[in-house]
Amino acid sequence: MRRASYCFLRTALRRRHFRSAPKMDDSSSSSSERYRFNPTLAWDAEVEDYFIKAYGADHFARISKSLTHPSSYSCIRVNTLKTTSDSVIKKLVSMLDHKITGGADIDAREQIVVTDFDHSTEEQSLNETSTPLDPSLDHGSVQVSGDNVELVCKCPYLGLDNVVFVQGSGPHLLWYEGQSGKAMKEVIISRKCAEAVLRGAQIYVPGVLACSAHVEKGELVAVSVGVEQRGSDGSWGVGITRGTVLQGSESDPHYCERKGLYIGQGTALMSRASIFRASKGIAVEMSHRVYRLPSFHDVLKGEIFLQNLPSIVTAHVLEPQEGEKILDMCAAPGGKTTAIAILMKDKGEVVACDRSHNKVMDIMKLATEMGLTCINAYKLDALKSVCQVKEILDVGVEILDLEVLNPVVTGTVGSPNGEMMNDDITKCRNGTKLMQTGNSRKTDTKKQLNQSEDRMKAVHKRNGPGRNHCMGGRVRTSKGHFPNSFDRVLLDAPCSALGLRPRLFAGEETLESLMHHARYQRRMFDRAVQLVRPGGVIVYSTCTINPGENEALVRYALDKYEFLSLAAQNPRIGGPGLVGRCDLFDGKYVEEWLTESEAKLVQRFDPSSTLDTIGFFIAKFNVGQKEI
Ligand SMILES: C[S@@+](CC[C@H](N)C(=O)[O-])C[C@H]1O[C@@H](n2cnc3c(N)ncnc32)[C@H](O)[C@@H]1O
Repeated sequence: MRRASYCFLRTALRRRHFRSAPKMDDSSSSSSERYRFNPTLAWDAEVEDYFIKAYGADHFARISKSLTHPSSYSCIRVNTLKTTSDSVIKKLVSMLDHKITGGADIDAREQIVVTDFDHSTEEQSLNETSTPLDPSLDHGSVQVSGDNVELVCKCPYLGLDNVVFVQGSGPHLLWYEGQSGKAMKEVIISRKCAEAVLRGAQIYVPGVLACSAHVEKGELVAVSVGVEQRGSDGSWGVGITRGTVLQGSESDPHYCERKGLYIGQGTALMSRASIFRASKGIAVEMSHRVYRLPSFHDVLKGEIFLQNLPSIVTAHVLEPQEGEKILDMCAAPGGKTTAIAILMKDKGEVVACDRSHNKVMDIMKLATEMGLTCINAYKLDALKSVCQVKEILDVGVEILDLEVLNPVVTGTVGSPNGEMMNDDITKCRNGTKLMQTGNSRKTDTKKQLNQSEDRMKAVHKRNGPGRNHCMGGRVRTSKGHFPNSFDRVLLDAPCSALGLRPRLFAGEETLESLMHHARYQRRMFDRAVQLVRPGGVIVYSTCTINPGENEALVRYALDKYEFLSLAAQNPRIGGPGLVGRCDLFDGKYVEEWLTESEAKLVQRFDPSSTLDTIGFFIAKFNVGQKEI
């Protein structure tokens, strides 16, 4: 890693360990131990053994610990078609400054600095990256410095000048004494709610599990987490009935289990009674957090997108070119889709698919917000994404020229490039001759789509929007794509997500469920191989630390398809992949990973490394001539 970036992260780490406000006496009384945030991640025993074999006990312990807290910085991708990183930095600094003077969110004693990287004495001692620091980068000028600073700066890695880092802080040690030395009233929140709060969210009504008696609106409460515990029958459960009254004493249910699971304090925006009566709304507004990350909700909409660094890297590794046709097979909510479209300068086509209707709506919403027009989003199951040309031919349809299927209609239900839509397929099955020439095809299709839209409108008027249309919009449903029809394919696969941070419980995944994810991903990868053209590129990525979904998928791909080869990645910031193999199920199953040379070509983001990112994996494949 280059010196400058190393210094940024080193500074971040130093802050992580030593900044604390307000401070607590470290001569740890039992009460200070109780009120710390020091969680231990629970794993299924077999999964833990497997990961220990993969990483070694010490390394896995570090990974496991890192997963329990958020990264020390937020990563923002700039929409370079609308603005520049410099302009975003200026706006963010002025917003954060304003927040300070306005007294909101951030402690009044905190200050912000646009930092210059420290080019001084540090040796290039870390090996996660070989990316040279771009000497032309303008890192901004030092404006303010102080004991407590927030940092806003450009990402230091070459090729990622569309990325801005905003420094967070923590863990902070907090006083949990109430007025006149009495214990503060408390709320216990669900684990999922707590993970969101650690990322900067507020506490919404459904997330509250239990609350002290007589909490009134405006009262300060201590916030702790109800994390799943192993029951006597071996199953995991929280075991707190929603609405439980907390007495604040050791006789409270789960009192002991919450030791080290306090994530901060907040002001109740509702009384206890209202919290458990209401169905929505903010129950508690956090005022003091163990980790502080600035919230970017609704900030600079369309100009920026909050995204994990490895996800941004994935879009760059795909190297999309202007004018190309790219498939994003599992695209929602559209983070990588929009990153790809911007790298293509909105020229060409990004076909973004997801199997969930509402998630496809999210992609469309994001694309509109970012002003991107080259994205066509569809509801489509990746496992059914290869169009059965034979089936169409069987019913007597002449496919004369695939180009005829090129876009002819704009608007919400337009026919996309090479895309077989529901209406088209229905006509094929009925034996209608689909292919017509030029304008007549355009007019017919437009008419048919308008009629179909009118029919849908009439149905909705009669029956209401329906479960799948709760957001009031429509999405296009695709019946699949023709083989060899994409220049590049991204498979950002659904996975066990065991790299996501912060994570306070991991016991839900078993060896069987991990194997299930791996099988599902292989089937999807097979579709990706069919859809990409010879000479094209496939990028495969996951947000898990599980080698079975990462290196083992690459092994499967290379062994099954001789025409695939691993390609070098740019930018390269993560570390190498895992080499070798692993025995599972008492030696009944052997999972094969990579060779030394293959391992150097994939990119693995280790959450315990100084990069301080989520756990992530990227493999890039060049596609040679496919056998007929
Ligand atoms: C890791 S997320 C994708 C994140 C996305 N690429 C981004 O960067 O914003 C995986 C997505 O796969 C979708 N998914 C799961 N199974 C699928 C399937 N069989 N076909 C298509 N999408 C699927 C999920 O709905 C989810 O949105």
